[in-house]
Amino acid sequence: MTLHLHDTETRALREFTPLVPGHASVYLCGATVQGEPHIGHVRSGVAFDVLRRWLLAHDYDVAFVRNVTDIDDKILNKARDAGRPWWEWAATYERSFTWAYDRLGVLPPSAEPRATGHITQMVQMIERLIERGHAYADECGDVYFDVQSFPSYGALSGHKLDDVHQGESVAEGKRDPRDFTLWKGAKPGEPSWPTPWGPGRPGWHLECSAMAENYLGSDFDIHCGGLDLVFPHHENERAQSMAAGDGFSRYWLHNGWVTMGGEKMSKSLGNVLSVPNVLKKVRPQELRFYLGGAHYRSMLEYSDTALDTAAVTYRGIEGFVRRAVERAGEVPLGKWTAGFAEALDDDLGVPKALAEIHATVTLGNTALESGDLPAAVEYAGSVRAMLDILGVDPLDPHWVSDSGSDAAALGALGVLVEAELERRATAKATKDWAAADEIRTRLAKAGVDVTDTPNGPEWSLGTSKTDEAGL
Ligand SMILES: Nc1ncnc2c1ncn2[C@@H]1O[C@H](COP(=O)(O)OP(=O)(O)OP(=O)(O)O)[C@@H](O)[C@H]1O
Ligand SMILES: [Zn+2]
Repeated sequence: MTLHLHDTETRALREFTPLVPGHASVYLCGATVQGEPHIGHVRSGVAFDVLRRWLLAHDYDVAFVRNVTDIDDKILNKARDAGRPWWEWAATYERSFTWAYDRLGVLPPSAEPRATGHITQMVQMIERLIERGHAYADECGDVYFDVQSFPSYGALSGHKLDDVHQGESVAEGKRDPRDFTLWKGAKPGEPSWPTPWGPGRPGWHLECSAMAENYLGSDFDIHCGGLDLVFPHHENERAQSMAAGDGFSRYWLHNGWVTMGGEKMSKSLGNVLSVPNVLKKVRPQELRFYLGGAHYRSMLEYSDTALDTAAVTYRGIEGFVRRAVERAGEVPLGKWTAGFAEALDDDLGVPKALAEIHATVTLGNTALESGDLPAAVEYAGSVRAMLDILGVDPLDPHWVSDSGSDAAALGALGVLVEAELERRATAKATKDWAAADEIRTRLAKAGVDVTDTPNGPEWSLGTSKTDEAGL
């Protein structure tokens, strides 16, 4: 089977054929950096990271763009309430998102453009839209998109024009209430940029159209985002870009939500679990395994029990890989099974792919028990390869500090410190006080504190600073 993806626009599974053979271009709507990321936000990052890894596995050269919305009403309001500059607010939470993506092993995007860095492209796109008769400015410097001028408006979301509600605050200058805002005329105290229609700031939808075109060109392969973005955000992105003359995205992919109490996990509803808080409970690879374990299009109702179960399941798989490494010395990255490839080619069917992983672990454990080490290594290598596509290969260096290797390093350090302490004991026994002191001083300089107790010397890693260590 070749790769097939479910396309929201045609509501069908379509074979993926890239615009340029060997290349795949992907745009993912990134975060509005207004606060700490919750696990719903990172589900979107994780789901489409699996898409990216699978495209790479198909040998595509992947251009993956995920934007940062760093200017928005929510950012301005929250910064104002906190008495902080809006740009500092945005930068702070952009770092929080970067930290969360990184902790979860989401590959860094090929480009991560900020909306505020692409005002020129946005202004140029509005100029094209006005020229072509799809947009108009009012007296206050607001610019709107004329939805009636674009016949296929609604094709992505299935909305009928009569039922369209943009969910925008009431705007005086709209010719039709169904029109949406491309550009907002400046308000006192708000940031603004100069344009031919007066100073102002961009509307959210326009940002993504301009950034996608700038990095991926007028036509690109896949546009991704959460289900909540289908309307109005993606419908409006599509309308703007196509009305401006672009082909825009050829496939539309949308991830289901993380829900809590049956509702989308959302800051405005308050039913959120922040990534840092959840990472106090489970390791990042376990959180990723949980978030990435459901099919990307299904809803994922959060429960502590489900998270714990996912973590225990992951530890079981990881345990098999580690046992194989202990017995064989090493387990090279192998090849996924045919069933795994078939599952992922079928619209990234992770649940079926997980069944393949579990079956392979069972075979591997049997091989280990029966002493068939070559077979066990082969199975473990295959499990590694499959987990790698899901971004959770336990032997990936990314997880090293979370996978017990810190403990391994500490163990190795212990052996060396004990050897030094034995040398010190011998020096003391022969009354070579200078040598004994020199050993203790050297350990202290390296951050190892030595305390003499009635049971002999004990050591711990560094509370003392070099100049406080009695040197
Ligand atoms: N609960 C969720 N489950 C899955 N994806 C989500 C969830 N919440 C947001 N996303 C996705 O995360 C990405 C970044 O979202 P964005 O910053 O626009 O968040 P948002 O929807 O405004 O969140 P909130 O409602 O909490 O403010 C988008 O692709 C969005 O669809
Ligand atoms: Zn977008």
